[in-house]
Amino acid sequence: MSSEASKKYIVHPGGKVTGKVRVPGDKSISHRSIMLGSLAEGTTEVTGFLEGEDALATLAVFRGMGVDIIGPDKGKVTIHGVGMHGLKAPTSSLNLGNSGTSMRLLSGLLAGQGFDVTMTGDKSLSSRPMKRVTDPLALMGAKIDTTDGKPPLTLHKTSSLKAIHYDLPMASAQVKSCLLLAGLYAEGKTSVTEPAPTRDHTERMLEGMGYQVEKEGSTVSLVGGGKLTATNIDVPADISSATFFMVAAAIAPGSDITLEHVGVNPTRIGVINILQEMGANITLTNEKVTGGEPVADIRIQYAPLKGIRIPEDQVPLAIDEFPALFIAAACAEGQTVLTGAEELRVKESDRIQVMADGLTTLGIDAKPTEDGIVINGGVIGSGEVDSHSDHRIAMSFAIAGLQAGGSIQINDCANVATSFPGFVDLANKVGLQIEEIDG
Ligand SMILES: O=C(O)C1=C[C@@H](OP(=O)(O)O)[C@@H](O)[C@H](O)C1
Ligand SMILES: C=C(OP(=O)(O)O)C(=O)O
Repeated sequence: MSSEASKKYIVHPGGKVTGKVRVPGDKSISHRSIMLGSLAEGTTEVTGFLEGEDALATLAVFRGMGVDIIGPDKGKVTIHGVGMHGLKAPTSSLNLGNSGTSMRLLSGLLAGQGFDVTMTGDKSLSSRPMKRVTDPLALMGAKIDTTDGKPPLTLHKTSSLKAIHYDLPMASAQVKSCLLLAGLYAEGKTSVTEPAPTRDHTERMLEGMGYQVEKEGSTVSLVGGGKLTATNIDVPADISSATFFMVAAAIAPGSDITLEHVGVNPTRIGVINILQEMGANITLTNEKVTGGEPVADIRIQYAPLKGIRIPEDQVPLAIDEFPALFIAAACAEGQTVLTGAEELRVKESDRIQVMADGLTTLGIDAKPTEDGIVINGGVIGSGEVDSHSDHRIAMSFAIAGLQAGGSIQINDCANVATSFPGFVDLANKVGLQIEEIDG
């Protein structure tokens, strides 16, 4: 599913960002809307769905398991739920492209189905760790084959799953969600304790569909055997995509941009907290709750940034935003230190190493550490960097162009379409100067 065609960006230096825009829908919530909408009884209408390759991969596999899904059409998707036990065995393996969220959440959701299924992914996904889900699922009685804990994963039909309590070894919403989804099919109460809060969209959506989810301190639990009732889901704009324009405005003098209807769930707003601590001028207006998720318009006006030591409690709350935050750090006065972020090494690329390499190429003093990075603010130069097929790296270096001394060429950008279709057009509309080249 992931883009095989190669693309390059040439980013021309200078400019500022202004205007009012809505970025595409939240990726995490879009995935979950298809998964839970498919298992619900009744029809779920989704609006604001992300028409990016990752969420479309999830949609395609549920279609392949017999769910009647109409759309997407301008963000509208209609899912005719088949109920908890209505999925059909797919006729071929499920290709999840570049999407870690799809593979990890589906491992749990599919572990309790009455059929065998194989899940595959692209080169990047095929190198990502899956033992973090297969180990606890095995404790629940699932039978899963992997090669050295990496995809492809083959799930074998099991007669039943048993509920467990699991202490998550790492702060991961994907592993937490995987176990809760398996727990829907387990006998008894499945509970998960997390070392630090992570995004809670699964819990919120389950509750929105009438499933009882208990939360006590850092433990979340549910009892298997219940049912989900279809509901309408308004997917907010993705704060992870909004981040590129927030950082753009934070580094480019004269900028003033408003990002509309962005999800500001407290488990996702690390980027706002970190940028504010660096001195960014951010205001939230039109705050409301829609479909159980808080949303707001985020306005960001340029103000000079200073380097900070990033509080470790913000790391899981901003986990996908670090490549862009490293650009903010490169443009800030003084030193920024990130620790406790070793999870960044197992995303679509090793985001610590790849960002450090690119920043160094552009003349910034950036030193990777085992669990983070130390960046000294400086002057961004021109040069050629590689995104290693990682959408967030490609978009981060694109916004760096605003403060660069010359053009930046970014290689291997096709995967931007996994999370942010239309990025280049939207970026150019608000003031960036990005040329997209095939090949
Ligand atoms: O649950 C989710 O939707 C996600 C959880 C995070 O992954 P981890 O759980 O691996 O931290 C995040 O990086 C990913 O983009 C989406
Ligand atoms: C890590 C990400 O996604 P996934 O794990 O779903 O591939 C991301 O979008 O930054």
